[in-house]
Amino acid sequence: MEETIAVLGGGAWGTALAVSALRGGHRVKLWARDRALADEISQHRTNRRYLGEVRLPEGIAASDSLAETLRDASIVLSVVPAQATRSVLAEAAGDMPDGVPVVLCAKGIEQKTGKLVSQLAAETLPDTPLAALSGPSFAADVARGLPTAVTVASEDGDLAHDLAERLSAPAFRCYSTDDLIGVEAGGALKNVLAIAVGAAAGAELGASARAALVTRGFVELRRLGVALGGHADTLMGLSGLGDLILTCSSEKSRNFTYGATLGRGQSPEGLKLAEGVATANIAAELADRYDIDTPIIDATVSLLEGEHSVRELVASLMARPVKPEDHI
Ligand SMILES: NC(=O)C1=CN([C@@H]2O[C@H](COP(=O)(O)OP(=O)(O)OC[C@H]3O[C@@H](n4cnc5c(N)ncnc54)[C@H](OP(=O)(O)O)[C@@H]3O)[C@@H](O)[C@H]2O)C=CC1
Ligand SMILES: O=C(CO)COP(=O)(O)O
Repeated sequence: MEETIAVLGGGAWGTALAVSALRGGHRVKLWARDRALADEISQHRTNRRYLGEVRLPEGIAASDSLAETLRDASIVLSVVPAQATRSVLAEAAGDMPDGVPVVLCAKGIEQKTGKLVSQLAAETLPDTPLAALSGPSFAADVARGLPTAVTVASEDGDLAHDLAERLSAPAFRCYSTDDLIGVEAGGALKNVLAIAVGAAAGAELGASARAALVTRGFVELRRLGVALGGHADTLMGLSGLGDLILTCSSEKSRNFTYGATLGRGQSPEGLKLAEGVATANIAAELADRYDIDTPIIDATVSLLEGEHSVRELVASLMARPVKPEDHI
């Protein structure tokens, strides 16, 4: 059934999701705060700043007006960075159509509150049905129509399933779950670990070290994800293990690239958005609050704060007391 999907955010992921929704047979409107970018997407069918030379299909109605974008929408996708989501949803609240679900697509934890994106959205839009979309999915792959699978989560499992059906497209397969927290925790925490693994790659510590960091990092992701209220099984899925594998193994990941840059001893200035940078510190704080051991996340914070080099941090991880191999 054709419907109108409103995408808030004209970056790489917002544009890619808009393209996927078009391919799914829907009308698509997109909001970008920068009018020049909205015009480029609508009129020139490119988004050079965020998606390079990818040619966009005809039909994305982009605008810098939230009211215009939200009018007649039957699904809203929120696709601005996690730290900007509260202010964008607050600005959009007055124009949000009644009862229309908002699908949160950012991967992060709000720095100043420690809230997952759905938790801050529930404060801003208390009467709106909320869901999250997450999983291993590079915007450039989705925009090019390469096959991708993600998970749509909502505490209302029927809504999650319904949205998964409506957002699926020929090359974009959506699964569904009612474990909203698990899906969001997986998406947010894998970014921090991708920085750690990228740093090891940049410092040329070898493939064995990378595999160890991914595996032991995944234990931390599951520990913290469960403490936040997610299910351990969810974190074995697309928005957990799946996304960790993707972002820890590819230079296409901005978080991996950010870590690799630090690992080479270079300045990250001017790099693209890496959500793990904003999430690392608050993730470590939450682990502390729940009394959870997260040495790799803590080391990533220390690296980001410039306290120690990758080699020093890895040496101190290696020097920890020998213990049984726990899996969560
Ligand atoms: N790129 C990817 O492959 C994927 C990204 N994601 C997640 O999606 C989210 C968005 O990422 P992505 O689109 O890639 O990021 P980009 O950096 O490509 O784009 C961010 C977009 O958000 C806008 N924006 C930033 N801050 C604000 C603000 N305060 N108010 C309004 N608009 C703002 C930017 O506008 P402006 O240009 O005006 O600054 C830009 O349009 C992130 O949480 C990311 O982790 C999830 C899956 C895949
Ligand atoms: O979330 C992503 C892939 O699933 C995108 O990863 P980066 O933000 O690290 O590029």
